[in-house]
Amino acid sequence: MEGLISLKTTPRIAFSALNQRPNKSSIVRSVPTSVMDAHRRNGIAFTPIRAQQSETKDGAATIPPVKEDAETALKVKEWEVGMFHNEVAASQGIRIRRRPLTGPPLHYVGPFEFRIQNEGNTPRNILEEIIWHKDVEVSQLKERRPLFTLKKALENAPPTRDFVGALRAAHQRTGLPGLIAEVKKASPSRGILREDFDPVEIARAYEKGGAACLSVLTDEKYFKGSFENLEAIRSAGVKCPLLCKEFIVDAWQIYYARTKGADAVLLIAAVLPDLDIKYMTKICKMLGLAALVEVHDEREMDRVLGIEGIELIGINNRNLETFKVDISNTKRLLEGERGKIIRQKDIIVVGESGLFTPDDIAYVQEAGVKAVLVGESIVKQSDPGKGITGLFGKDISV
Ligand SMILES: O=P(O)(O)OC[C@@H](O)[C@@H](O)c1c[nH]c2ccccc12
Repeated sequence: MEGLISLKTTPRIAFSALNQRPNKSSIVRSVPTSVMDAHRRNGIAFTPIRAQQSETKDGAATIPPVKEDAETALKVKEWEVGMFHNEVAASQGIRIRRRPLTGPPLHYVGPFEFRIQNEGNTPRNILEEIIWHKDVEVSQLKERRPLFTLKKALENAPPTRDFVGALRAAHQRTGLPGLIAEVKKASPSRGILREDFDPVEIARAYEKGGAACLSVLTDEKYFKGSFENLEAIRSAGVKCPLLCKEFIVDAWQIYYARTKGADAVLLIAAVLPDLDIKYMTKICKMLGLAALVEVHDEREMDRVLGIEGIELIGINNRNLETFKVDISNTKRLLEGERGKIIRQKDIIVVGESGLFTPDDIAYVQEAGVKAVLVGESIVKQSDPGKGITGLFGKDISV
């Protein structure tokens, strides 16, 4: 795994902007030291290996000509912003990096080369791999559907449905956690869950079986979901509010989800720094969407409890970095002071993943959840509606 990867630092932007050649000291100063510090903290070694300078006859160093190219400058800038993002995220305990570390492509090399000793362009775990893939996917999609076209489409969009209200009502009606039933064909940890997968049929069966809300996976590569599924369910007359189950890394995706019929979106605290969560929950409010903010450990829970205006927190019992499932995670995160704050703020907590039996439901309810998010155990049943009855140990549709 360990490999030597060249990190190309590119001090040229600043110089070309000033239209002047760098001298040696300015080159050194312009290397993004904050980025290097962040990597050092992460145990990544930087070693300057070769100055790409040539010597003139009298021994003075010359710098190769700088190619002034706006596109190059933009790419490099984007990369620098990505590095800055990783640094902020790391300071909040977020281990998922938004982009690979390898930097701009080879021909953007500036006068210095740096070498980092780690697997900088290899994702450390599946969540990181998904996020890197999503980052590229979103930047391509954005080019085809720029934000202003989405905003235009939303001018005539039908109103959203009340996702949080539906969960509260279901909880009051049944005395059990409100169910968010997930339309899920596959996952990286479990493979294909259901071969004969008709999303609309499954959604209808869930609604009939008493689900309060539905969750529809839209990631294609890793979960075999799609935005077409979300749209199809929405236009088939299903009344349950719909959660767009997507890996959101860019606010553009929230607008996109809304144009495809979502009533709620997922924001993953293991991926998004506090500022992103704040900004994105504001956008959700503006668009009439609920935000389900997902946490999976104490640190993420504490970060999210520190953010104003959060109504819905999901505790994922599956660690998205290791796939390990442990439903006692829900209990642990709701104990003591944290549970107290949640009750004071009247936040609805959703127990997510790994719930299969009435005992599992009773266990997370006892821990303090008012809602659950369930996929595998019900989507696998030949009649997913009856699967709900099996999960709760009783018919919750009446
Ligand atoms: O199929 P399960 O174990 O019942 O889990 C459902 C849901 O919690 C899970 O799909 C999930 C929770 N958080 C996520 C984030 C992304 C993708 C998927 C998920």
